[in-house]
Amino acid sequence: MDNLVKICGLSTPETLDAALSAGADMVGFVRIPKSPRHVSLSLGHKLSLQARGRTQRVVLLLDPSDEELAQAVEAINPDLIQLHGSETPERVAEIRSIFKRPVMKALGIAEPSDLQALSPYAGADHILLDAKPPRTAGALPGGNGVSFDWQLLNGLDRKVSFMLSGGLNPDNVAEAIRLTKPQAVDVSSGVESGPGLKDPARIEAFIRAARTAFAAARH
Ligand SMILES: O=C(O)c1ccccc1NCC(=O)[C@H](O)[C@H](O)COP(=O)(O)O
Repeated sequence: MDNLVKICGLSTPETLDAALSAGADMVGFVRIPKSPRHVSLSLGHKLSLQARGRTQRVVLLLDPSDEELAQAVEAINPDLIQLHGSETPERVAEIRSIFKRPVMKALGIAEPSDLQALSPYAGADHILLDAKPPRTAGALPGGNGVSFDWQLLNGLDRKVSFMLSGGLNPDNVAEAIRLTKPQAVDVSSGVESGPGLKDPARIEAFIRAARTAFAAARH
């Protein structure tokens, strides 16, 4: 995973097309019924076919059962499974072994001690560092458009590869990349005009800004 850009929570053919045309390396399909970005199995199937061969398709679930995973994997045929709940390292290993797909585990970061959660998940294929959700009733564990303090990552072993997420947008992604030097970045609400409504112009601007910043970080 190097210098990758993931656009998460795509749920229409038009906005998926915008992400593909702008060169997204990964696209995320959310299978969380409470999310404004949730896709049904049939819509997920259709979007996955549209993206096949053009990008990596990620399916995102929250503490899924084997049955939920089996349905999602059959319909969407993802290149990667993203787990955004409180899945244990053992459960991550089990899901990798049953479904034979790489797994990305999301971890919420709010304080220095949260970084200690990384090493138990060394068996995951990728780690996504996201902000913890706001403490408001009904807040979902992701897609909230809130950032964590990027300076917290100063304490991270630089050999650790991670995808940075949480509150990124076209205006701040360059600074985020400069400060945290992630291997990849992920965005959802920062490229929306309203909850779940992806904005093609913002998708394009985000990818352009991230690419420029990754190129600058290599020098
Ligand atoms: O996107 C959602 O609706 C969502 C709901 C529940 C759990 C996770 C969810 N999204 C996970 C992602 O990978 C988001 O891209 C990530 O949390 C960043 O979101 P944002 O801060 O809105 O860019």
